[in-house]
Amino acid sequence: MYSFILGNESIKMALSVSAGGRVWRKFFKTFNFGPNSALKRFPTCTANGRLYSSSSDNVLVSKDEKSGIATVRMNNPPVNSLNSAMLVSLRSCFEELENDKSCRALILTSQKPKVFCAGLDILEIYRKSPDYVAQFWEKLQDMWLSLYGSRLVTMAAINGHSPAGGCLLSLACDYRIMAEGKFTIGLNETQLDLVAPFWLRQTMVDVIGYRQAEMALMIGALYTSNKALQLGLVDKLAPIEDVQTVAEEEVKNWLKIPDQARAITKMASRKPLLDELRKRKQEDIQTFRDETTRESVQISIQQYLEKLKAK
Ligand SMILES: CCCCCCCCCC/C=C\CC(=O)SCCNC(=O)CCNC(=O)[C@H](O)C(C)(C)COP(=O)(O)OP(=O)(O)OC[C@H]1O[C@@H](n2cnc3c(N)ncnc32)[C@H](O)[C@@H]1OP(=O)(O)O
Repeated sequence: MYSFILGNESIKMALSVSAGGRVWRKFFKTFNFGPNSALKRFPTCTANGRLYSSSSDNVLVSKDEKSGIATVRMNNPPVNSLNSAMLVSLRSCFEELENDKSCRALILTSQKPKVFCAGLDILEIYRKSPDYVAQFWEKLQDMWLSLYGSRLVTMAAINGHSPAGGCLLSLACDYRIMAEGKFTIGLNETQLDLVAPFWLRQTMVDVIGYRQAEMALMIGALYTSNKALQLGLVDKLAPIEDVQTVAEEEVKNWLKIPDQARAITKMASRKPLLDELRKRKQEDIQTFRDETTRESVQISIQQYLEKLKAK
């Protein structure tokens, strides 16, 4: 019964041979997975199960064939900022792993220790045309939908700083292991005069609870690893050199749980937010485009960039 969840067809196959098929059929009918749902896509992987076609090297992927654990390393020096190319590569990598029937888990980490991800590339929203920022935002939405809605066990191995978009990536995963020490994580958008969108705010609420999330979001707090652990923003700490190993051990524990039951449970809890973003995608893009291109916001971004450069 517990075969891999690969797409609608294999689910149907699993259902038809299963004694408990009626229960699952009812479940899928009830939840009506949408067109972008990971659970609905049909796999397109090659015979050997590998299909990592990224044309650039900004995202490095390796997979252990025996365990089915893939490691995705962000490789966009100096700070893994999320520019358009990076967002496209991440999304295509997540989708390819999703459709690789031999893949069961992904660990997201940075190729360059000390910085997991510096968030959105601020230059992508500075003095750009409204159309450009709209397209940029859609790329972020699509990347997030593919990671947050993944059937895989997703683990963030946060081996360095993880502000803003770095925190967004971490929050989209199922579990977070962060490097001990002086590194920080959080949604500091308000410090840039930006407002985190509803879907990102909601993941913060879901992970650390309403009061703490409300406060953290309002003040744009960046927390040290210790404080993040205390708040539940990350689940475990490890010395920076051990973050990857600890993540692999943790994934192996998760993989003891049957894939189908785990993935369906995950999807049941994430579906409302996934659906909400799918429904409000255009509205969310328009808000982002209108807000970020406002002159007062552009001036704040400019000041923030100057502060960063002067550091
Ligand atoms: C409803 C209304 C909606 C309105 C709009 C909604 C918008 C919501 C957006 C929600 C999602 C995410 C938002 C973001 O992600 S914004 C980005 C925020 N990021 C940050 O604030 C992090 C800034 N960076 C740092 O703090 C540090 O760089 C670091 C990550 C701690 C690493 O420190 P370091 O000492 O190792 O490196 P540093 O010398 O600072 O940086 C090296 C060079 O890289 C440049 N740089 C750093 N971060 C960014 C970035 N995010 N974008 C572009 N460039 C960046 C930095 O300026 C240095 O450049 P240079 O070498 O001096 O030229």
